[in-house]
Amino acid sequence: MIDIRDLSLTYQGPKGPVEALQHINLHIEQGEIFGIIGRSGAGKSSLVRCINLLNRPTSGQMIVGGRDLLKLSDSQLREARREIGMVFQHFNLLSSRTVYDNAALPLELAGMSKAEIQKRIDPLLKLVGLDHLADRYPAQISGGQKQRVGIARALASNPKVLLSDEATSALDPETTRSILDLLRKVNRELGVTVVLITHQMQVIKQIADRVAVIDAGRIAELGSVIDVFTQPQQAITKSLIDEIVPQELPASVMQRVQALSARLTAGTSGQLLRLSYAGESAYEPILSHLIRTLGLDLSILHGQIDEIQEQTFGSLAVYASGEAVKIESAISHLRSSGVVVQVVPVAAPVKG
Ligand SMILES: Nc1ncnc2c1ncn2[C@@H]1O[C@H](COP(=O)(O)OP(=O)(O)OP(=O)(O)O)[C@@H](O)[C@H]1O
Repeated sequence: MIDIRDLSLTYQGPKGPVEALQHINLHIEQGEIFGIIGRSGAGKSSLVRCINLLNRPTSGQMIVGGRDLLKLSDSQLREARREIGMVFQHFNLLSSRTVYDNAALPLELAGMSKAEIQKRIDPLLKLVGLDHLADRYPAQISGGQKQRVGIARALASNPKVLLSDEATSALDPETTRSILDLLRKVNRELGVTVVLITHQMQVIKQIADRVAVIDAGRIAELGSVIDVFTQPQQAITKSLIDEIVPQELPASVMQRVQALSARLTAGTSGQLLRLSYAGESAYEPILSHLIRTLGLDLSILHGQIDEIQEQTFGSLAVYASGEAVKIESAISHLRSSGVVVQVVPVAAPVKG
């Protein structure tokens, strides 16, 4: 659906050129919800605004629905943009127009008749849950409702792609959830490809199928949301998911590990393991199998079980003690069962 090829964007800033995007390559499939995450200034807005050429890349290609947007004439580009809706962080509604008239604006501008507009907007307001507020003005509705108007307006011209530029950043967590649920409904019921940018992993976790992490104008990491959560590769990704899956274990856990390793008897060793898994495999039978068959002691020290898009996702810190060779077998068994295992180095206990 969207092919971004070797795309770069340099702004001419007051203090000289700013290389906001450098050699971006991304392929976004039709019908997926694709998240782009990064810290402030990473280049998220610059990138998403290249997808409808609100920003014109300095070099590279932006292919949407098979057409290279940079090669289109002005009138062809206007037509192509009708297939790409956009929602904004601050909604961008016209205060002098009602909910209905705001949603209808793109169709009015396209010269559609009133009857045709109504045929399109009535069901759209229903879809976004605002049919009962059609005559209200923006000042008379909540932030979440304003964003619903923004979504209805973005969908008015029946686009194939919906771009969301921090659509939930100005909203509280509860409203954020309901707007993200609405975006998912739009994706599933209308088959619209959604590209969303955000600085919050929570947003990615709730609705994205795949995610690209952008850092200093480059794609730092790319993968399915489950893979990125269970096996983050880059420091920037680890720091972004830290709020959901703490990357460092708390000091109290490390103290317990010290205490457990001080109690090891001769001929046994101990390893601190961080385990993460997603999907079908569940820890309980795997861990009890290890205890039974290998005779290991496993102490669960820290952990959480959560859900990413209806898939179970868990993260555990476990201290395994027993014969070194058996611990190695346990690690192999866990890995072959689909569990991601990270061996955490532990400082030797201070003898005293
Ligand atoms: N019009 C502009 N002129 C010059 N530099 C710009 C312009 N717009 C953005 N930049 C710079 O380009 C870089 C990327 O900015 P961009 O707005 O894309 O980042 P972002 O990830 O969306 O950040 P935020 O989350 O804070 O909006 C930043 O260094 C920014 O200062």
